[in-house]
Amino acid sequence: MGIQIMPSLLSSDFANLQREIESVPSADALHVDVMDNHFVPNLTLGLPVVESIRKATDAMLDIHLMIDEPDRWAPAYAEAGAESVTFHIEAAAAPVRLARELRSLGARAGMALKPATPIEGYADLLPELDMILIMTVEPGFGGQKFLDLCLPKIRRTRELIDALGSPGAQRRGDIWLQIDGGVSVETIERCAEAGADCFVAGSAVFGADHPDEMVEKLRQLAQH
Ligand SMILES: O=C(CO)[C@@H](O)[C@H](O)COP(=O)(O)O
Ligand SMILES: [Fe+2]
Repeated sequence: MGIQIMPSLLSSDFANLQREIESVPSADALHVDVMDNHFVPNLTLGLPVVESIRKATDAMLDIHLMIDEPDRWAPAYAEAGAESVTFHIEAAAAPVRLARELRSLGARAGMALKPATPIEGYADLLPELDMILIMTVEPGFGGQKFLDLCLPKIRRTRELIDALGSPGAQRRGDIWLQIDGGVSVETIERCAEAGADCFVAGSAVFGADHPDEMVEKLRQLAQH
């Protein structure tokens, strides 16, 4: 899989989700931020809305769970038909068991890290996962400023993923490296240069005059 651009519906008009979804036909997936006002200080939407979004589109759904107790709640999003479900490692009690459960339900399993969470302690988990999400803002809100301090972690994670593909390694496979927070025409190139291949963009896309053109523009910048 090459470069992927995933608009975050958090910055869209929740009263017109169908229209907003249809405004970004070039998106590789729709990123849906689920927040519970415990793991992060904000409350967004949950399973019933995701079930409705599933009925409204055939696009890939990329669910970003910013919630406590993902072990308990995450599988239902896979059962609802989301192709990718990402939990935060800071909140997961048994991440390997959870990742295996998500995969057994047919979803890709993603693990997210807040800006202050290092990747090093979790390198052994990579073969169990389909995506690593490096947050480049503190999770909770759209429209925040990109944190450059996360770039070294993106580079280290790219090295760890690439090492899995080397001869004799545990796994050859397609583990996506996703960046979320403050992705824009100003920041996407340095994320791509650091090794990210999957980019969430909320305010940059839905704040643009022409959201789908912005998706294409971000993709072009990341491909260079
Ligand atoms: O998970 C989150 C925020 O916690 C994101 O997915 C935001 O929706 C990204 O918004 P922008 O930073 O791109 O405006
Ligand atoms: Fe997100």
